[in-house]
Amino acid sequence: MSNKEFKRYTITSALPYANGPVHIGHLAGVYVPADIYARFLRLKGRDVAFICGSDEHGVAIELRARKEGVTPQQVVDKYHEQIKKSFEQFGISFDIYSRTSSATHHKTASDFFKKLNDHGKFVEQSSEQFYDPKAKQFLADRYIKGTCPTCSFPEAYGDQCENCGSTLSPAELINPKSMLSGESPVMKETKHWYFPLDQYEEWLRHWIVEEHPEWKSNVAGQCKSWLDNGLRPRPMTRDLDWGIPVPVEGAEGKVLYVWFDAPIGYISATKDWAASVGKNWEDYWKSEDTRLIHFIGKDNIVFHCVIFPALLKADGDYILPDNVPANEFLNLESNKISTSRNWAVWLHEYLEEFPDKQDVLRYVLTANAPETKDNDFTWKDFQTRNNSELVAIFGNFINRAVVLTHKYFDGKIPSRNELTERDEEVIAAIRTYPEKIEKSLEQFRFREASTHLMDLAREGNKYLADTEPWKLIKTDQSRVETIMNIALQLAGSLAILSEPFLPFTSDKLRKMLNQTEVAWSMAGGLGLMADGQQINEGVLLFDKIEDETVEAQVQKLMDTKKANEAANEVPKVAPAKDEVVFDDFMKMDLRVGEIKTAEKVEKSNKLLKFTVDTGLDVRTIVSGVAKHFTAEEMVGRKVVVMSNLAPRKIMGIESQGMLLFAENADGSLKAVSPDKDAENGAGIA
Ligand SMILES: Nc1ncnc2c1ncn2[C@@H]1O[C@H](COP(=O)(O)OP(=O)(O)OP(=O)(O)O)[C@@H](O)[C@H]1O
Ligand SMILES: [Zn+2]
Repeated sequence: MSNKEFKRYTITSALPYANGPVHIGHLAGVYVPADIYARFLRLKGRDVAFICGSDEHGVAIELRARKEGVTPQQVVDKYHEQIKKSFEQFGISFDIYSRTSSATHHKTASDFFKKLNDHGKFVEQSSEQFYDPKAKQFLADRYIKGTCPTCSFPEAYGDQCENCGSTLSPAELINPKSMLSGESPVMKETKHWYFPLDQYEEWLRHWIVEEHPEWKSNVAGQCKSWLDNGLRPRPMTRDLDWGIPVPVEGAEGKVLYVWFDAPIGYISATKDWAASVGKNWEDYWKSEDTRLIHFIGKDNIVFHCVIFPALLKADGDYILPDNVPANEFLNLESNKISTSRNWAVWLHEYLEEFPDKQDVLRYVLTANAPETKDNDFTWKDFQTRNNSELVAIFGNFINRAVVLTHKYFDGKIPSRNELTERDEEVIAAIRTYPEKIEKSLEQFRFREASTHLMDLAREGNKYLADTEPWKLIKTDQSRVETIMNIALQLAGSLAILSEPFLPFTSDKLRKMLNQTEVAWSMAGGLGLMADGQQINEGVLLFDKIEDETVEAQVQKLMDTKKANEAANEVPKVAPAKDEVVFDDFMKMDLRVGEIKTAEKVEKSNKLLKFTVDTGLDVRTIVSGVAKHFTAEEMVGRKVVVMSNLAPRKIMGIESQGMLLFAENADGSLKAVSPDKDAENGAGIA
């Protein structure tokens, strides 16, 4: 950990991609831990800029717009509003939630690019890429579909096959098709601006490995593997319509690569925020005494630990991230969370279906955060953590402390009298918690921190259970005064220390306790609740979640699964043949025939020899169907005959035409049988 004392903090959390709503994976991976950290710093009295916004460029948004028949701007407007609102309702305390389609951002990203270009930090390079001649457009990977070379899935994308998971490049696809026009794309030369990451490799290695040994091991591990594989120049421009135009001559029709512009979005958002509160944005990005921290999920590590820092370094005026506490991934009921497959718990739905329960989800996602490895969210665990931790421990302790104070002392905080050993013990214990929690938070161990918080509530519960004030109230009022005073001091500490984790609960609790001033430094002591101070009536902080409630959520997921399975059933049929013209079809002489005799062809276990009445004549036809039909069952059947197929010899027998059969996906053959009434020789057309 950096031992340096920082003057201010710039905390960023990954910009959510504005082509879908926020789900619990995003929250657990990024936004809940980032919010806990930002709230904690504010309670410590630190100067914090907590920055986020919607990422609104890129191919996926353009594709979604095309699919829905709307403009990209309409797509991002819809999701930006939805995401912003649900974050607010969930208590994510961003100082600003901006967006990359803003004017400030366009200018900031554009200027950033221009400066690097002016200083010769890019390499211009031409290469051949797929181009749709009909749509007159170069095709990004996602704009090309074709057959997967690995598994033959006909709908593989230019960068990936979603059926077998192979990573692909467009050139590997069999029979590639443009998703814009359906045409086969052609190769065409195009020029792009490459950032020579290879030139930063040694610097990055030193910066990450030597200067930041404190980074989380999952983050350091991924960085090391990128570096060990060798860095290559990466194009920072794309041939697309939707995005920030590349601000240099000769780049008409090109936009900035979305991963070039998105992290710059943190800077643009800071500018807008600073302007709105009368601060100088540069303090938060260009001052060595500012600590920059990026909260992200694991798939964003390379962009935040390798590419963006190298770009900042190339610019030369910016500070670099001091830490990037990336999380691994959260899964849902043992399956990967997926926006396209609707396998998620959506934040906006949760907020509607579980009103006033933001803290329950915040707590569960923290207690079970995917900090060091992927983790699973289950509704069962959600219920258990609520019922046996939030309700039975935290809520129960607060409820007892508040209710008993009202019952015995009309809600006035009693004084502390002579202390017993048990009292001294609990007082000493309370004192240790702020530091314990702080230590965990400073190491980005949010799970551990939330365990400490719950342990503090446990201490309170245990203290009341051990001292049993309800048994003493008749005989030893003075002793009960002391016990309740200590219990309320503990409650006061909980109100402060829970704020980063459970902000709604902390707020209710502080109102109950009439706590006006809150600062991290006040927690843990005995001076929080003054003698004689009046507290308010208790309100329920948490309530039990019933089986029916979680069963309904599980059912909802099961319904999704069923719907997906139905939608994903790939029709098991032979691929379509090339188109033919009507005249080709008319050349075929298809007619009704009847099988007169049938026998196995000697020395062949595949062939049957038929004599067939075609209406024109009675002729011999040999078919490879012996594995599917017996000779006996074929005799007397009406069949479809291709009668003008050129004769050919099969095992020495001349076959004069062909019988038609239906072939199933598993290769089994079924008869194609004209109606009994169809006469031999009747033409089929
Ligand atoms: N299941 C998950 N667990 C943890 N973090 C996640 C998860 N899904 C996404 N994230 C993180 O959330 C942040 C925002 O995600 P982003 O909007 O880019 O969506 P995404 O990765 O495309 O997710 P999805 O495909 O589910 O929409 C990123 O930092 C990403 O790493
Ligand atoms: Zn495949």
